[in-house]
Amino acid sequence: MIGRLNHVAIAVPDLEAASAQYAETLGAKVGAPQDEPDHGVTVVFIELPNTKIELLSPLGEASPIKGFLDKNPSGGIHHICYEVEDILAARDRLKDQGARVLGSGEPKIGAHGKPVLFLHPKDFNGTLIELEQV
Ligand SMILES: CC[C@@H](C(=O)O)C(=O)SCCNC(=O)CCNC(=O)[C@H](O)C(C)(C)COP(=O)(O)OP(=O)(O)OC[C@H]1O[C@@H](n2cnc3c(N)ncnc32)[C@H](O)[C@@H]1OP(=O)(O)O
Ligand SMILES: [Co+2]
Repeated sequence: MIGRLNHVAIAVPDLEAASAQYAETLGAKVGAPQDEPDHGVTVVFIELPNTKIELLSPLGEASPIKGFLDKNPSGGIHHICYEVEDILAARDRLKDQGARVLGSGEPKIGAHGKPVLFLHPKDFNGTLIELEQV
């Protein structure tokens, strides 16, 4: 059911510093910051030849990454995003198998303008999973 790895997200305490490090120290192609108010984050995408890195910084008081950064003040890998062809079919299959779909359970539009859903990290070996319909 899952397809390609779309991105690996890293929560960072200082988005500007992390972006500069990827651009200057690691020599990567780094995009501009994008505010995503519906998701409570500001994101910067880094294009790699085979996937993307998504740097995440909290936006607003109710940001879903606030607790993670409180526990990991230097930042850390926050989630991985797999592509699926049919997000509603994927959601229903996962729910039937007992996985917890986060939030309302309905897909939201993600940073690439495509529907996304999140699965509880405790159901997937301590890894928060994002599904993106492509
Ligand atoms: C820009 C849009 C989009 C895109 O298109 O790419 C994005 O990527 S948006 C990214 C941000 N959005 C989300 O993360 C939405 C889904 N997340 C959530 O609903 C919550 O963050 C959460 C996963 C339910 C965690 O909520 P929180 O309140 O921070 O923590 P809890 O106390 O409920 O956590 C329970 C348990 O899980 C552990 N945990 C929390 N976050 C992670 C994580 N990222 N990876 C692994 N484990 C995680 C947490 O430590 C708790 O464990 P215990 O301490 O053992 O109980
Ligand atoms: Co993401």
